[in-house]
Amino acid sequence: MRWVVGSAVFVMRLAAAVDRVRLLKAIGLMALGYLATPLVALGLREFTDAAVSGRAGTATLVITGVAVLLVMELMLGHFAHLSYFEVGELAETDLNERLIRTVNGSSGLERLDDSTFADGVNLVREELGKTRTAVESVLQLGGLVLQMSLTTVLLVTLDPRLALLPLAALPSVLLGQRAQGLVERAREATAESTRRTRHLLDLATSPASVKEIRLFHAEPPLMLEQDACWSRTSAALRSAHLRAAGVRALGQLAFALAYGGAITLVIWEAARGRAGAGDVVMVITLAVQVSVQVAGSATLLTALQGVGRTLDRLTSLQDPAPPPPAARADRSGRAAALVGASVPEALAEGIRLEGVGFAYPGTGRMILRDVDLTIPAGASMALVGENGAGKTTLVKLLCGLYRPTSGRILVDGADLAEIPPREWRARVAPLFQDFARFELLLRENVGVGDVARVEEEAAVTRAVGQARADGIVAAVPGGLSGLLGHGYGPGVELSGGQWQTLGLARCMMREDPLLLVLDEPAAALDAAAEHAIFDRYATLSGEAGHRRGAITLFVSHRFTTVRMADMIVVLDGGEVVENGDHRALVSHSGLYSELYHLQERIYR
Ligand SMILES: Nc1ncnc2c1ncn2[C@@H]1O[C@H](COP(=O)(O)OP(=O)(O)OP(=O)(O)O)[C@@H](O)[C@H]1O
Repeated sequence: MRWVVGSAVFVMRLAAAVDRVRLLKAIGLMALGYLATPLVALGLREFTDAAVSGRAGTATLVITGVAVLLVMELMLGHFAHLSYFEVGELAETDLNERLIRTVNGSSGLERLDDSTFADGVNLVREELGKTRTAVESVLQLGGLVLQMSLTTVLLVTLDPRLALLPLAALPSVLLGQRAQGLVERAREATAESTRRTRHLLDLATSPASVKEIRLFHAEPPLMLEQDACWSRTSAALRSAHLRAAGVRALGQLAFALAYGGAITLVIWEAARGRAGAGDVVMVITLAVQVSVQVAGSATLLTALQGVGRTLDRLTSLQDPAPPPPAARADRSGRAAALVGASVPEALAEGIRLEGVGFAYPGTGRMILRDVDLTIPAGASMALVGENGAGKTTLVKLLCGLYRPTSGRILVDGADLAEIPPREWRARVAPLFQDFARFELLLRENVGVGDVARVEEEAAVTRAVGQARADGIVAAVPGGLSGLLGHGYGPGVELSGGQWQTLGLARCMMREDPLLLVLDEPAAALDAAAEHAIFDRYATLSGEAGHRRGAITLFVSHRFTTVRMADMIVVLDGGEVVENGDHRALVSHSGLYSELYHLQERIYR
């Protein structure tokens, strides 16, 4: 019941906030429409009595009134629908926005790595569409309560014992809720395998993976695994639905017995002359209405219960409030009252990493260990290491996407953990190896690099020019207003390198970055294109470094690129094993020199 009351209150508040006038109109129309139904039963009693006693005029008048009531019931419900449907759509849009904020609103990426969070998001995303009808369900439930109250009053006027009839509906309602609980629990228990089933389906059907699946003939095992996964999920859900149906049937049986009892009672009273033919007709009509009302209420309660759970899940997914500064601990573990820091306009000292260690949430495996580094303001730093050494992880920490598990990162002496993440990230210009392909208008794809200026054509054109993406704009029909990708329309598909160039243009939207990141952006590029990208980035970073002491960080496996950096940091198994410039590292016979000579031999 907690879900139902909670969700009804929540939904009504939300509906009032999105469109109060339409909601009030819908409530008024629904109330009138719903009250008309029991009055039909009353009218039928009067009509029967008038007809039986030969009062033709009265009978005609009453049956005309009944017809008017029936028309009212239908028409008012229809007009109410027009009002609440729109309110429901607005409420759903509001909830979708909340989900988007929940997924993107946490300070770091930690929660996105958590499979429980991912399962929760999945369930909410699936269920959120149903909340569109939540406003309708609450109003209908209110209408049914009103209707049942009037029905009960009419039944009591005949025989007080008949007041028990609506009460007999309670077991059916309560057992209906229990049944829904069974289904919900099964859905939660199978959330992970449902997610896996969807993932396998996405893999088998998305253009990104379908090429390799075909070439490797991977469809049969994928389909087998998807089938097995789906069978496990559906077996658990089927069993839950069966048990739920049994529980619901028990409740309906209880009501059917009461229904039969009520009609028998009135017929019995009529046989003994204590009730008229009209009373029998009225009770039969009202009892039918009660059964419809009860079935309707049970369905609506079930729907609202589901909505309540979805809303509860959505709330529980929201980022818990960060601990108050006084409760945080410094690197030695001592509680310290840390005050918030702000991002400097320009870097004077640079960035320092002190004993930084990191494990991805929920894994317990240290990916970085005791990283101590000083990156002077205005410097460029290359990260080198074998696959899985922890380079991207270190980049993500420096971008403020994760917080170190131990140690700290200082930006001009201020702890990065104390700097509001949004402020720091606004000063980071990143181009990742898995850059995003925003299938939007070309202008939006680039402008998203500085959302506040996404509509500023001059800013976007300047960024496009700096990234030397003018050729792409010229080739896309509609230029900056052209649609990219096939995600939701007939857009233009770009090559990997072209998408990447637009990613670079996005970076160029940031006019005053303090940290420029190029994480293996060259993976999809030929050597000339890689050189061009680094060249363009070097111009930007050179300017930013000169003006604001900005630091450029790049990750690459190509030593022709790496050697351009002022300092090169070699990571091995999450630890810094070497640090220096190219000349120093080559002359020192360590891992860098080994990897460098190996690559030199291969490309000679
Ligand atoms: N989101 C994540 N959750 C858990 N573990 C992760 C996550 N991302 C990366 N890892 C693990 O962290 C380790 C280091 O990964 P990282 O991407 O930092 O390496 P890298 O040096 O950049 O490798 P590459 O050169 O292949 O890009 C890997 O063992 C990887 O499995």
